[in-house]
Amino acid sequence: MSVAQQAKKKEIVDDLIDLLSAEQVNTNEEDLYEASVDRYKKFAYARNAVDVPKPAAIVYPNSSEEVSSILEFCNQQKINVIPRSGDTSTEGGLENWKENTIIIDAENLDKIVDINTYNMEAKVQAGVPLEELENALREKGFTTGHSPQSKPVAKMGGLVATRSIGQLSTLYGGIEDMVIGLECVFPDGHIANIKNVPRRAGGPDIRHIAIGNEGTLCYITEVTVKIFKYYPDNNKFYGYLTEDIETGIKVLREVMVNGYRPSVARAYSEEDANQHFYHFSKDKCVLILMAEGPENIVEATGEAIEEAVEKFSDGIIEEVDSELIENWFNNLNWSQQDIDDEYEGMIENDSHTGFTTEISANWETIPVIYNNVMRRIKEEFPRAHELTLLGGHSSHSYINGTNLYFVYNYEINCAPEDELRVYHHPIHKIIVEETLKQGGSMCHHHGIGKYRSEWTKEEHGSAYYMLEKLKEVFDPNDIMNYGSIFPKEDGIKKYINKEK
Ligand SMILES: Cc1cc2nc3c(=O)[nH]c(=O)nc-3n(C[C@H](O)[C@H](O)[C@H](O)COP(=O)(O)OP(=O)(O)OC[C@H]3O[C@@H](n4cnc5c(N)ncnc54)[C@H](O)[C@@H]3O)c2cc1C
Repeated sequence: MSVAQQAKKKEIVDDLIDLLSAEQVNTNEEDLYEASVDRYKKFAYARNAVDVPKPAAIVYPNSSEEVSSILEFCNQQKINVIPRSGDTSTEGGLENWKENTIIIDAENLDKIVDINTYNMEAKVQAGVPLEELENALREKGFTTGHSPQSKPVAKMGGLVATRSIGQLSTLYGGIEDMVIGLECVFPDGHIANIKNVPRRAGGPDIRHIAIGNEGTLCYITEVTVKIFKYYPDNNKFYGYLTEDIETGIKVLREVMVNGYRPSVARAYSEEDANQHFYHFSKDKCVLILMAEGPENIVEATGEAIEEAVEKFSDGIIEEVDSELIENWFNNLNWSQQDIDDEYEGMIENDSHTGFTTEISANWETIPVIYNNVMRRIKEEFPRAHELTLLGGHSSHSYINGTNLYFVYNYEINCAPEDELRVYHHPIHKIIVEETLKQGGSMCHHHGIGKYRSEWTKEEHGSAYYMLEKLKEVFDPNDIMNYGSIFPKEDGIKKYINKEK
């Protein structure tokens, strides 16, 4: 950092302390290092080889009004801002590409404001961990229905900002189906409150300007979500070994198009199944379903699952004990300890890691994308021989299609700072390219972040016009999360392609 930049940094930090308080402005070097990247660069981070600038400070506003003052200040000074909630981001959404960036952390926006079990809604501030809300609801016999694997750590603001999805999505939907209303703050300091109503036809649905904005348009301070009755005693689990992943996907489609909504609906390739279900998968593919809700609905859903399995019985090898599926489901989530342990492993052990890329497409296209991606990675990725796992699963189904969650693990034989360029990004690129070529969406639920921004224009085609105009109107000084969603050539060249 140049002398001028250092002086600027000191000035910014002093101004922020004046605006908030000393306790609300964190300049601890270790925390700033941690805040400079997210899990896309987890290996370089673990090996102390991060190549992006550290932010100038992390600030912790206590109210929407304080968020408004910080944004107004940064907008006037043209300071880059990265909103942060649970810090579980995977696509570079929290990675910093600018000197003197400010991280606005939702830690102190931590109140469950209201749980209304008559109107079936819960209002929370952005920094409330989903698990905290879920536990409070379960005590009363209710649930959010939202269950991403990161539930113990991810927080409500980030979950909404990334359009997250949970493992029970086939029944409850993604976060966009749950958010009734919200409050968000724009770079000019304007606080916008979208009221909570069951439905509206008052023009375009402006909730969606905030939902999925990934901190590039506004800061989400508060959200109200639907809640549902919780019937854990009725849950029923179903598991099968299948000849191939296509059979599993055909069963998922059959159940969906017949009008049933299991909460969990997953079909795994044999490689991916081996990773999760090594104790029973016998090198075969695995199909998993769960029926939940009121007893008669569970009964009917269970029958529909069994009928669909029967219809494709040629590809079904055997049924799996439902207790094994239930046990797997109950131990699926990642706690902060699991995340920390993974980092420790990367610091101490030999160089091996794994990543994922998730996409979506219609029923006809999904098997084509799966097979083309598998073939292309094996044929085109120069380090294919260093892969220790390549496979995937479908885990979120809809009436007209499903997602694919590709998983790839590999041995790393290069400098830690080059891991992204040599291994992760080339594989990610093949998956994204192949999906876009086939007309699917390159991004099912992790957000675009910085590492899919190269393809944002291709993803949206002629509709990119609409996205670009939102950015121009709401963030004219381009202070919100530089490089996320909206492609920035300088950052792509410098931090992805490593051009000097
Ligand atoms: C182990 C693990 C499992 C995961 N499983 C799932 C899963 O099952 N389903 C799924 O969808 N995702 C999953 N993810 C990804 C991640 O948890 C989600 O993207 C989650 O929604 C991020 O929430 P967060 O609170 O951690 O946000 P953060 O990581 O803090 O931020 C994510 C993005 O949102 C922006 N942002 C954060 N807070 C705000 C705010 N208040 N206002 C505006 N913008 C904001 C940030 O700038 C960033 O771009 C997983 C991640 C991990 C590490």
